[in-house]
Amino acid sequence: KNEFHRDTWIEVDLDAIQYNISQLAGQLKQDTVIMAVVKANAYGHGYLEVAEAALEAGAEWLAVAFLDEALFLRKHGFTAPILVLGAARPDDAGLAAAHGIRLTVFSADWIRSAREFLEADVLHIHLKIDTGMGRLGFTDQNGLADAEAFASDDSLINIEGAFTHFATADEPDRTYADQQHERFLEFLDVFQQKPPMIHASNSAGAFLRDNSAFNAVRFGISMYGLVPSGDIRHEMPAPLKPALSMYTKMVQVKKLKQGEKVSYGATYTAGQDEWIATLPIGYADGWIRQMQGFEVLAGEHRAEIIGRVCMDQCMIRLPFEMQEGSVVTLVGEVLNDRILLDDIAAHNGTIHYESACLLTARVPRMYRKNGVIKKVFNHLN
Ligand SMILES: Cc1ncc(COP(=O)(O)O)c(CNc2conc2O)c1O
Repeated sequence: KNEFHRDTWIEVDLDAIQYNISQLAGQLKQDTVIMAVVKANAYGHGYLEVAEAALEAGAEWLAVAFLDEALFLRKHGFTAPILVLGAARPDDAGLAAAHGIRLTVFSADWIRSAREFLEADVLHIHLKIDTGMGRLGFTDQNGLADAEAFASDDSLINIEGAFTHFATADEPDRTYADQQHERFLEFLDVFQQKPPMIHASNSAGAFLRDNSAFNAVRFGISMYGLVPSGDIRHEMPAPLKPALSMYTKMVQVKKLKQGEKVSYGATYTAGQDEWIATLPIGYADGWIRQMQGFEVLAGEHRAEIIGRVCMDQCMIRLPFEMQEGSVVTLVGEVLNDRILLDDIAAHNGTIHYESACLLTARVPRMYRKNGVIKKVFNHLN
């Protein structure tokens, strides 16, 4: 039985994941394929349980950043098509083909090199076009034409898809994304034979843009119930349910006398006699040092993180004496107060994508389905 022995844990509500997917499906043209983006440990939520819940809820593909993530999913029994969104080595083309893993290709030379490593299994590739993200993709039409010509002559290479990625789909001003959309259509006209799968949108594009020219979307952040950015929160066509919450418990509660110190560097001095609790979570869990000064919920009361955050622990100032073992909500709702990943991100001057991904494997994940905890994943046992 997978259990854990430290009172800090993440709870992932799989019903929320499934709800969010159904909310998206309701917005899309019939038969649009939903690719569940589960890269980076499913944005910190846990590869395996999220992938399973997403596929059960109607996502038909999985998408990851790197080949190792796809191989990991295959090793754990996932048979759905998987697209690697990032670069793979040409030498690994045979390995990917053998596992039905789709690779992203952005140069004809890559295909020529990869061809040497194909023997029996067909490699399915999605040609990525850089229409303005400036990250990965063909940047000129001749290169794309060259790649298509080479691949279409080869029975072991199947051009299954073409895609692009928006840099600003989560911004109110549509200008740049519209330009990317137009440039993508121009590149698509280069194909002698248009690939069967054409996709462009991430979560923001999927909810806010017209995807009728395409037949798949790559659904990441909003599958986890997070609005891509605050700037377009008011434009979102369907409500979402955040899937992740995180809790810990007070392992020690003590009264500090005025003038006494807390944590490394003794940088915090009690301004008066104060009740202090120690929490078993620190920066090695992704609860980074910048979290100093952030307020968590001790029971239903706001409590500030005081003194330096340690590798495995941190301290909070309580409004009054509380019982050791009391639950502290780090992300989640308590009565009529709540702490969101957005709040953590804002405190750290970042975005919730990063705050979620930083939650390390050391934090056990509990998975709730139909209201009950159905699985506990502790990577240490
Ligand atoms: C190519 C590609 N498609 C789809 C997605 C999903 O986007 P969403 O989570 O906004 O729905 C991403 C996310 N990539 C990143 C998200 O944050 N940083 C990234 O590089 C991506 O890189």
